[in-house]
Amino acid sequence: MASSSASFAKPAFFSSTSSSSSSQTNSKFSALSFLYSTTASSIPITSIKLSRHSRRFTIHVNNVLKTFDPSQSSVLTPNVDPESSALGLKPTILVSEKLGDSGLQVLREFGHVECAYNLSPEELCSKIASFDALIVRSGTKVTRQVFEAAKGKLKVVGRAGVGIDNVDLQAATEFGCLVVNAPTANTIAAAEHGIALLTAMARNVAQADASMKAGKWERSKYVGVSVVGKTIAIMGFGKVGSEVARRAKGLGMNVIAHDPYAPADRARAIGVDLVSFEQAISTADFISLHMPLTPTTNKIFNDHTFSNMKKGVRIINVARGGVIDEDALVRALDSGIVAQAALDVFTEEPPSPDSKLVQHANVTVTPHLGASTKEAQEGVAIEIAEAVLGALNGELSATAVNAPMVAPEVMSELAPFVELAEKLGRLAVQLVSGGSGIQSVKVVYRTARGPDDLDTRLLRAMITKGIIEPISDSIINLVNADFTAKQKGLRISEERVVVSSSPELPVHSIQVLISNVGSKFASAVSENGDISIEGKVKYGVPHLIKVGSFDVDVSLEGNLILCRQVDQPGMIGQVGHILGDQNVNVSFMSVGRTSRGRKAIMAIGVDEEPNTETLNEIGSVPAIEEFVFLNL
Ligand SMILES: NC(=O)c1ccc[n+]([C@@H]2O[C@H](COP(=O)([O-])OP(=O)(O)OC[C@H]3O[C@@H](n4cnc5c(N)ncnc54)[C@H](O)[C@@H]3O)[C@@H](O)[C@H]2O)c1
Ligand SMILES: O=C(O)[C@H](O)COP(=O)(O)O
Repeated sequence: MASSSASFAKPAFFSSTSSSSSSQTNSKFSALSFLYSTTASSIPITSIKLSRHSRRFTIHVNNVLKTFDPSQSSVLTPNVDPESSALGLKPTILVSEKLGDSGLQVLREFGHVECAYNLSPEELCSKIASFDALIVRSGTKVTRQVFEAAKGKLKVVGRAGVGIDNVDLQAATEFGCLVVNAPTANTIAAAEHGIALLTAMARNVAQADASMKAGKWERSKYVGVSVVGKTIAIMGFGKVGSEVARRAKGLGMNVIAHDPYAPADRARAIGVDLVSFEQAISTADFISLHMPLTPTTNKIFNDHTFSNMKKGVRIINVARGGVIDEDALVRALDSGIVAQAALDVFTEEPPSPDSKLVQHANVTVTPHLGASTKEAQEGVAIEIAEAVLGALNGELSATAVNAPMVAPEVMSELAPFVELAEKLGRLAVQLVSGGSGIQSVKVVYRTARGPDDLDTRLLRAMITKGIIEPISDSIINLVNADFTAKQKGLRISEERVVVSSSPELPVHSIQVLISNVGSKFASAVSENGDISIEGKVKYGVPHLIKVGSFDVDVSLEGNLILCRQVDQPGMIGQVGHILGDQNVNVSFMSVGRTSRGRKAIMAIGVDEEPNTETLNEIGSVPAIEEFVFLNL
């Protein structure tokens, strides 16, 4: 039950949390038991409405809203006593964009809420120092200036939605402000909007509507295309993509998907084939985009990729505008490669009113409405209200997106190992070949310390961060690493192997193994079929010490080229020469081999990223059998 304490001090990021293992049915049962135990004694119940939002339930009893979290086995209320409001001890919450009523109701029960929409940046800065929490959607820019103006008062920023690109996370972290989001409640709305755009585009609904309203009756002009039996490629098979896939199946479409990191079994379960990027774009009649905007996906749809598409393809984008080169899309529409496009998102929002893309006759547009259904906005509002109140009350938040504060003494000891862990994760994921889907990762810590003397949560979180961040727009930290890994179907198991080394060091070495995947670099695969790399900290710097079965010794800085070659003299010189010719500075080199004259691995650290021609030149050295370029 609700505690009577009035404190809502700085979030205690390291407080323990219980995990939700109950099934949905058990949770509903618990929710009802909770309801019974808290209300049956005195209040006659005239109406009950139970609904599930993510892992929590909301229960309207006699039209009064209560929330219940099965993992907490108690009512989800922050540590705020309503009576203390008279003393001004309730948290103050600023809501700067329209939020669903249910969420506002939850917030108002436990805090002083002020809704102030359409604030200018200056107005937001002048108000913010009076608030413990700020809740925004995508329209409010929460900049460094906002955190500075908050003068340490602001404890939590809640993003009522998925994307947190409008919040300066670095500044939030520096100012000790937690940022939480609501990643699940608008998934269905976005998927439904994708399907709405697909069918509206195929049947020219928007164009025909505009024509009729202009007094015309143009039946032959707006003959559409049917979707049944057509192939749709889902690019990004995550939460939204998989829901679009399900719905497209229901429309009788043949569904294929491309997602280098999605588990194949999740796709198979709904009858979807995971295919390569090239296969997806070259065979589809419709292409629906659901990948995050990352450095890899930025403008991934460009002149080159459009030229490889089937002529007359139709494109839907409810993800992020930046994944498309918009000028290239206009060219592809003009040339007829792309017959039509339906877009909810744009590189710049709002786009300029005279944008050629927006004005194009074959383009259907909506103003970023993917999440805008009443249901999604209510769900998002409750999800964010709970997350913000929980954070104000010091709960460990499952949807936190920025780094928590780490105790300085823990951090100073673990710092080099934290960097090693992230780099090993980052390196391991780059060795996976596309299309395989990572499901199972094992981390082996070799240490002289006893099991109670090493907390691996931070290291595990950093390995998870290294694996997931390059392939998604998720921001991973100690708080959300396990949650995000689980959500992405990634199992991370850990093993400690006690070795005789200095107990002064928390860890002797860390090995990362990825099972059941193909590798871009076959030599990274160990005898038992796993991609395997191992690293240690030497002189305070993370080093790679093993790749597959080959010993190497290179510091993990800058970029790395791994080559497998026939062990013979002159190899270092040849490759060094090619790089030198292109002004690429080699920072280190190391060769590891199985036995003399047989196979060897050469690891080359380079400060600059070599261009494709240089890499191809390295690849064409006759003794080099395979090579891979890795960003650390
Ligand atoms: N229009 C809207 O209002 C609206 C609403 C919700 C979400 N979104 C956007 O939709 C996108 C998807 O959201 P989600 O909740 O499904 O996220 P998600 O993280 O669940 O799914 C994203 C998927 O993309 C995959 N991916 C990463 N890199 C890829 C690549 N290079 N090629 C193909 N796939 C790749 C990831 O493996 C992941 O499975 C995000 O960009 C999100 O911001 C928009
Ligand atoms: O990131 C999101 O959740 C969507 O793009 C929706 O954003 P919105 O809150 O501005 O509707």
